Amino acid sequence: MADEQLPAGWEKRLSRSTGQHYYLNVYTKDSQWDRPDKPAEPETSCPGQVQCSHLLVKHEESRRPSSWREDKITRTKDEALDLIKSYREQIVSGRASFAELAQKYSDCSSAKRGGDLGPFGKGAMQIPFEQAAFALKIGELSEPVHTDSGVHIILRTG
Ligand SMILES: O=C(CCc1ccccc1)N[C@H](Cc1nc2ccccc2[nH]1)C(=O)O
Repeated sequence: MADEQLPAGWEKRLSRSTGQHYYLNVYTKDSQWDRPDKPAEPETSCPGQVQCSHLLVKHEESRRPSSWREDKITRTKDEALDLIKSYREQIVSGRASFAELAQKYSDCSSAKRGGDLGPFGKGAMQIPFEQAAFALKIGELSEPVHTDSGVHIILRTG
């Protein structure tokens, strides 16, 4: 396992205080001394399901251009895409956690749970979202995904 790649989102860091190596998940900000194991394909309690969190930025063409954040959403689709790319960069660089940005900026009611949607199977979500979610490995963060709701980034958590 020593030379194997770390699971998505995990980086090996050096602790300045102890000089020991530790592991940091740049998406969730979780840290641990032990090397994270590659999650075996989940023996899920719900086979055929995945669990994801998402951050949604709506725009003027969204099917419901309103959210808990803004009564009338008027940003353009391009402005929404620029925003979602800036959030993704902050998460991948480790400057912010996924849950922190989803809670602050997602235009979905799941924002109050850090973007968590819970487990879902095929047929539950809009096709582009489902295809992106089921293509992710656990811990992996999607590129921007467009649905009728707006522009999303999706983190697979289970
Ligand atoms: O449909 C919902 C609720 C989604 C949800 C599922 C499970 C737990 C919590 C929320 N909210 C929409 C925005 C929205 N569109 C989506 C499309 C795919 C996945 C999540 C989405 N969220 C809206 O508010 O317009």
